[in-house]
Amino acid sequence: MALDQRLPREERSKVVKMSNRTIYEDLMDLTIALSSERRIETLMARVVEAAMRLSNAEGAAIFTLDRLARHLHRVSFNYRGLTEGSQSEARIAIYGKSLQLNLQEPAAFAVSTATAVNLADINSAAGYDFSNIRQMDKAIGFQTSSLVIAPLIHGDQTIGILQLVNVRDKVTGTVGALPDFLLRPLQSFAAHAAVAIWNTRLLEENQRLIRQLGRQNEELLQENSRLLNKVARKVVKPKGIVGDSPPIERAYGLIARAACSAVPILLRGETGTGKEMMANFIHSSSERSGKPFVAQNCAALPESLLESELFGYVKGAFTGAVANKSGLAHEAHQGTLFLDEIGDMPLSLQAKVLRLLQEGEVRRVGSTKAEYVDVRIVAATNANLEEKIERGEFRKDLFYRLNVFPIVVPPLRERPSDIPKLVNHFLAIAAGNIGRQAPQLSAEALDSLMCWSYPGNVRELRNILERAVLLVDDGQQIGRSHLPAELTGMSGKPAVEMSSTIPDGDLKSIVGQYEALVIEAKLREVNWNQSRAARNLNVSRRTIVEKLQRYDIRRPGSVSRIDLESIES
Ligand SMILES: Nc1ncnc2c1ncn2[C@@H]1O[C@H](COP(=O)(O)OP(=O)(O)OP(=O)(O)O)[C@@H](O)[C@H]1O
Repeated sequence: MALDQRLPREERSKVVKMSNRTIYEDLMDLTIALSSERRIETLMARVVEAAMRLSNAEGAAIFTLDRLARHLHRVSFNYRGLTEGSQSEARIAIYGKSLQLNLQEPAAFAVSTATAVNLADINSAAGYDFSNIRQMDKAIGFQTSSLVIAPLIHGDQTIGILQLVNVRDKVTGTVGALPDFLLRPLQSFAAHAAVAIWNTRLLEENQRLIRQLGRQNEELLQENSRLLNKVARKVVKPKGIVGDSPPIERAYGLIARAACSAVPILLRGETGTGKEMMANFIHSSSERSGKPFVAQNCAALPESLLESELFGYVKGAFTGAVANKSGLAHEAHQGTLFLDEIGDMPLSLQAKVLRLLQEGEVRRVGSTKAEYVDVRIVAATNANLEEKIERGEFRKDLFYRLNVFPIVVPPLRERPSDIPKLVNHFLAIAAGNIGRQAPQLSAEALDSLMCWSYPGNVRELRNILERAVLLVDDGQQIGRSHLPAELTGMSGKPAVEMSSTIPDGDLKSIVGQYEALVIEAKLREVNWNQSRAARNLNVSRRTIVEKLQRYDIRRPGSVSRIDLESIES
């Protein structure tokens, strides 16, 4: 670091009697003090104060370079005890308009050249542009005459400047340049201050990053546990829902996906498949689980009653409306409104349901005022809505709005592997209701139950078992005789039937009968999709096709190979 050679050194008439030993001792004390300072603002204020003491200046300031090294920003200053002032002009551009280094600006010069500037009087110094200094002076009512700038250098990098103004001779009191014997100590002090500023900045940045990381970590942990809760909530099947066959697991999977959003859900499936149970499952898996789940069967009430039940009414709307009454849509606010048998909703009401779906709007019967609720709609139907649209019985717009996320609840005949579990479940409930132990089921009875096509699905199975529990004596096994006749004198039964006694014949034919039974059961489970059945049984599709032909296994309702042969001949 060298003195600005463009300027003549001022010869001092009187040698200041100042002991170098004392200056260095002061510097050492200061350096130790700086190394223990942890807050950047306090550290800089101490540097400014110490620099003023060392040089007997009227003011001192620190400017640091921004990250792009395009500007110096005043970060600390003390001008005759004034430590706050207008910050608007406290910025110095390092580059001029043509993007050339602004070497006329003394601070920019000191930074760009890593050279100290020591001017006895800026009013008579040539080659510099002092407009920044004058502007800053104006903002705080000061007048700079002498100016000393020491660059703050850390390693090979200039990080800012230490600026001193109006350095006064300690003896004469005159303002002038900094005497030579003080310049080196000041530069040494600036170097220590630069290291301290650099380290403290790093420390602060470090601590800020640690705090930021801590906060982000905390947020992530919270988000993680929220998601885990959500997932945990989603995958837990509510008690009472039985079944883990692939088709029903697929439906659970869709429910898990849809539950966390507020999209309307349309549950489709035959009667008795468990659509209402699934609607409950959706609600309890969603974020609305703490709020009401309100269900209404749209086929159960005549049009006018259904309207007032769903949307409420105002006093005097009809005979008997003696007071205002809110509807189920109001009751379900923030929760779920389950509209069962939506296909039977009268056309005139469908428009109101559409408005509820689209805008959350509810209009009570007899009122022109719109109210707004926040409900999630889950609808269910076993009707063919597409056909109803064709016949003009169901609004297309309502269908599209409802059908955003359709979930098909599979019929029981497509998931026979759920039957034994459902049987145990319903036997336990039915026997429990009459204070008995659940009865055992004979192999033939289970066989019959496994082979039935269940047009009434799970509800039908439940009814069959409730009846059987009433028919069987306490301690007796449920046999075929306790089941409805149509089950035991089955039509549409499989090619072979599992029996408790091993059928007659050689080993090959007996194994063949069992093989046919297994293949048929697996095909029913995957809705007669041969590729899927092959995958599940870990055999090729060719093998399945070949065995279907060999055992004459056919999908109910389709024409058998033998039938085809007889037609052809
Ligand atoms: N997976 C299941 N586990 C246990 N019970 C079930 C299951 N699925 C259905 N049920 C029972 O079967 C009966 C019919 O179910 P639910 O009323 O939910 O069917 P649904 O499809 O809504 O019928 P509908 O179309 O006639 O309204 C109920 O008693 C229900 O508890």
